[in-house]
This record gives sequence, structure tokens and C-alpha cells, in this order.
Amino acid sequence: SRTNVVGDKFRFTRVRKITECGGFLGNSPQLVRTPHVIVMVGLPARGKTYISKKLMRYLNWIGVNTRVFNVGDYRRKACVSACYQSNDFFSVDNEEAQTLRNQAAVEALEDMCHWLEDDGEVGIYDATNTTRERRKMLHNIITVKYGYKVLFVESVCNDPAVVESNIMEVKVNSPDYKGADPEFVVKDFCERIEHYKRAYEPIDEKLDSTYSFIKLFDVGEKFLVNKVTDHIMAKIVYYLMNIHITPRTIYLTRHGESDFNMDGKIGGDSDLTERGQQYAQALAKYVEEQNVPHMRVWTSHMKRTIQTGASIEGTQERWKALNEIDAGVCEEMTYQDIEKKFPQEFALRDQNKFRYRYPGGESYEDLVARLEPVIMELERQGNIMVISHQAVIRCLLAYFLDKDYDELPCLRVSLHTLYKLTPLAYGCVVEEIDFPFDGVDHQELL
Ligand SMILES: O=c1[nH]cnc2c1c(-c1ccc(Cl)cc1)cn2-c1ccccc1
Ligand SMILES: O=P(O)(O)OC[C@H]1O[C@](O)(CO)[C@@H](O)[C@@H]1O
Repeated sequence: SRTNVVGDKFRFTRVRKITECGGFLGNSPQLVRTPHVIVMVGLPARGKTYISKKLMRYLNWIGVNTRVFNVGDYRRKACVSACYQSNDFFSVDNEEAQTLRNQAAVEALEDMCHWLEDDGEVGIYDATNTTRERRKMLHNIITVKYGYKVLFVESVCNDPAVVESNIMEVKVNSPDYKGADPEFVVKDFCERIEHYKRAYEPIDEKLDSTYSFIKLFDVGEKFLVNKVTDHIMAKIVYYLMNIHITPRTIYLTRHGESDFNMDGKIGGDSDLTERGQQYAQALAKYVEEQNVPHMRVWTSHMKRTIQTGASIEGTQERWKALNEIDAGVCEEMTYQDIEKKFPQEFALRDQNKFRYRYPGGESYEDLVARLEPVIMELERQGNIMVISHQAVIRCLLAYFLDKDYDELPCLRVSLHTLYKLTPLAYGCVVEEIDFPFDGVDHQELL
């Protein structure tokens, strides 16, 4: 470990191993990461868990080891469902309930800080944290006892429609209300919120000026940002400024079958085969029939994706970042050729397909880095269709479906299959729509 002199306090900053084989690459700066804690703040039904889970998915996808610690889950674990009879469980004068809730808060905090001592990088502490005293206590424990950094993220939302849709979408199915009538749930939950409102002290620009925080007003309408002091905090703020909750559909698909697919060659810039062109026509017909409003189409710069989208109505954009993984010296070769000509490379790739980089080419890890701007822009968009390539679609699917780096490079992404993503409460549902022109990959799979 190295010691950093911070003010007059010595703070040990751990230098963390990054490679699977445990190689220690000395003091290169990007290795020294101080663990961060994102402390959520806000009344119930303001999207704290939604934001927590979405942030966790984004940070894990870009390679920052992140986990959510939801205090409600700890409270439910502590007292079996019986104990939550009604909303007075949340009234400040319910001594016994207050004790249970504080125990859950402490246990979640300890678990999170112990995880961060291990190999965690960002812990998200998902609770209401609606009093200044609670936030002061958390800030002290996290920064002084553990030496981690804290970023408060508060969601303020007074739009009854948004609050109501939140309750209907996520609270009705919450374990607290198993099997209850939705009418009752909405009424009971609104009373629960009233309990919190009595004691709620929003983060204040002056009183809390020493804290790092971002206040989100009405789902992206307005932001108040204070003391964003490092790279990871800036990325978190930027991400939160780009997401929205307007319902929309994201379509992902590979290009139609290409000449190189037929030859079993990787990379290159070949044309569509006859069957690939049939897929392009079928795709255009599907889009027309679905009658998706204001559909935009994004393709890579390669001929096979541009030809696949050519007949689709709607604004088209070409992204170089959507080009297929660059296989470097192995471009335009078959896997058999590669195994014969570069046996060590072929073996190395099998050992760690995510980290492996082709000589003169890219790795999946490189793809994720060049796709981050695409993801950020996708978050801002409405209905959209992305026509790209096998390795790229795997990376995008892993982001939306929260797949880890082991699964990512092996996700099944077949030719002539449309992946329809619909964002729901805390994640995405994916529907696979197969088209009858069996691309050559399908034959390989059979
Ligand atoms: O501010 C809210 N108030 C009520 N609800 C909300 C939000 C947000 C939200 C807030 C800030 C940002 Cl940057 C993004 C989303 C998401 N949600 C949500 C809605 C439905 C289901 C699950 C979550
Ligand atoms: O990572 P994998 O499984 O080799 O798949 C990526 C390959 O798929 C293709 O898009 C089609 O074979 C190649 O251009 C690319 O190298």
C-alpha cells in the first residue's frame, strides 16, 4: 500500500490488482481508486431504487465494480412479512418499528463498507435518508471510520402523476404488499409517504454546502450539483443527466447474412447475400407494420449494415463506433485459418474472451469503451433501431440485460433475429423475433 498525505491525516490508499493472473502493475494512477459510496436521498416513490439499479448496471458495464444495498430489503429480512401490518410501521412515534428500521440501516451500512474493503468500488446505499442528522451520521462513518468518499444523490419530485405511476409500477408488487388490492396499496403507500414528509429535510445548498451532492428535480428537469470532486462522480452526474423514463422501444439486430458469413470469414466489409437482402426487406416490412412512431435507425459504417437498413423509413445515422470488433491480423480469415496460422492467439482468446485483444485489433473490453458514447446517446433517445454486428450487439445487450463480462462475449446473437427491448420498472424485457430466412449462423447452430 502507499500512503497519501491528505491534510494532516495519513490515509492509506490501497493499490488494487487488476489482472486475472494477479499481476501487479506498480503505481500506475488508474489503479488507485478510493471506494465511493452513493447515498440516495428522497421520499418514498421518488425513483431511488430505480436510479440505484440503473446506476449499478451502467457502472458495472463500464468496469466499475458496483453493488446496491437496499435498506428496505434488510428491514424485510429482519422482520418477516408479519411485522409490517400497516403504514404506522413508518410513523416516528412507533418506537419498536424505529428500532427495527435503525438496525436494518446499520446492518446494510456495515455490509456495504465491508464489501468496499474487499473488492467493491462503488456502494449504493439505497434508503430514504431524509433527515440531516441521518445523513451527517452516514457521512461521518463512511468518510472518517472507513476513509471512503460520499456522493449524495437526492431525487425531488412533486409531480403526482409520476409518483402515482411509480407506486403502481413497483410498489403494488413489492413484498410489503403481497396479494393486497392495488387501491389499498396506493392509499396505504400515500399515508406512508405522509409519515416521511413530516420529518423530511431536503439537502440544502447552504446548510449542506460541505457535502458532495446532486439534487435531481422532476426526473431530469433540473439539477443542482455541489462539490463533484473526481472522475467517477462526474461520470455519475453526467449519466444521471442523460437518462429519462419516457416509455420507448429499442430494437437491436445484426446485419443480414453477408458473403463473408457464407465463407465463414470474420471482419471485412462484404455485401449482403440474397438471403441477407430478403432479411433487409422483411425488417423494413416489420417496421412499417409495427407503425413505431418517429423510429430512428443507426447503422455502422460497413456496407452490410447500411444495406440491411436501406429500405426502412426514418432518419438514419452512421456510427463508426458501431463497426464490428477489429480482428487485426486475423481480419478476413476463417477460425480454422486462425487456429492453423496463430495457434497461440487462438488458445489465448479462449482463456479470456473478454480481455483478449487481437494483434493489431480490439478486445471486447475495447468495444465496451468505444460503445459508451453510443449507450449514453441511446439513453437520451426514443424509439430506435440499431443495426450492427455480432460482437457489438453482445456488448449492447449486456448493458441492457445486466450481463457480466464472462457472459458478454458468449451471448447468443443470431443472424436474422430482431431483439426488441422494452424498459420496465427496474430492468429491460427482451423479446427475440426470428425471421424465416435462416442465416448461415443458424445452420452452424443446428
Ligand atoms: O423522480 C422520480 N419520481 C418518481 N418516480 C421516478 C422518478 C425517477 C427518476 C428520477 C430522476 C432521474 Cl435522473 C431518473 C428517474 C424514476 N422514477 C420511477 C418511475 C416509475 C418506476 C420506477 C421509478
Ligand atoms: O467474438 P466472436 O464470437 O468471434 O464473434 C465476433 C465475430 O463475429 C463476426 O461478426 C461474424 O463472424 C465477425 O466479424 C467477428 O469477428
